[in-house]
Amino acid sequence: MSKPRVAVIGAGGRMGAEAVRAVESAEDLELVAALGRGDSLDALTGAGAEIAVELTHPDSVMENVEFCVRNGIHCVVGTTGWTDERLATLRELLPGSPGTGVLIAPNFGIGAVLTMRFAQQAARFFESVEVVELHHPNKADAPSGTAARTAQLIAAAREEAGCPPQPDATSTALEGARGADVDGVPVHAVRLRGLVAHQEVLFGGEGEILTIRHDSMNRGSFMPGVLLGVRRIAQSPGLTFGLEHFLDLDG
Ligand SMILES: NC(=O)C1=CN([C@@H]2O[C@H](COP(=O)(O)OP(=O)(O)OC[C@H]3O[C@@H](n4cnc5c(N)ncnc54)[C@H](OP(=O)(O)O)[C@@H]3O)[C@@H](O)[C@H]2O)C=CC1
Ligand SMILES: O=C(O)C1=N[C@H](C(=O)O)C[C@H](O)C1
Repeated sequence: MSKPRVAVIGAGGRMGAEAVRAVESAEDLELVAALGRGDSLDALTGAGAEIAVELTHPDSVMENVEFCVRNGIHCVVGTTGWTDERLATLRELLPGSPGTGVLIAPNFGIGAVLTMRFAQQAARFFESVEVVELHHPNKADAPSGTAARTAQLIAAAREEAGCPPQPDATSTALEGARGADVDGVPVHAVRLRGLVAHQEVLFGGEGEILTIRHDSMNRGSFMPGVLLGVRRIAQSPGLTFGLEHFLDLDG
């Protein structure tokens, strides 16, 4: 049986280079193209790619994913920058290419996916919650896609449970001191040499604190998730947002 033909877009980057190695090492997959900055997307169709792994930059991702969808190439996307408007554009595009699947994974790390799930579960039990994400200083965006998604999931869980807004009596502050407001959840971004990708979710109640922390120590930590996405995407037409949909978290 022929192996799925996989391409990596952003192959010259930190994640892209790791993904190239991971796909090359996977016996059940074939790497047919590795595109860097300046390479034409036509190389994907030229190489007969069936699945593209997209790991570039928030400014590039939309064009790349649109090209793939229009050409019936399944997409496994790790790049951040997915606003509601961009997701709406993609949702409009996908029916024109029935059978094509797009996975957008804010984080491919299994532990990071579990962090989001545990934070969702804890959200309604605590009065206060803040998210702190910590990354290497070469990261293009802030807050991280993972932190934004975590905060959105927490906020939705709190709203569903009827939780009131969390207490915060701050009446004066330097701009930025209370972080970014994501659906009512403060999100703080640290950029520090030596870090890779880390996140803490802090929950506070009367007399107790619950901290959920995840650390990606290297980019290899994301590769089992990338390969899972690659292996599953052809059987998942349409848009899948979050790797949790390919994991049996309730099993
Ligand atoms: N979902 C997840 O689990 C993870 C997601 N990420 C996300 O993945 C993205 C990439 O991260 P990272 O690898 O650290 O970033 P890097 O800057 O190391 O790599 C991005 C690469 O993409 C290249 N690039 C940019 N635009 C294009 C394009 N149109 N075509 C081909 N190549 C292009 C860049 O080239 P140049 O250098 O010339 O700009 C660079 O080589 C980020 O959005 C990051 O947040 C990162 C880690 C995990
Ligand atoms: O840029 C990174 O490094 C990472 N980006 C993703 C994000 O923004 O959430 C995933 C992970 O945090 C690493």
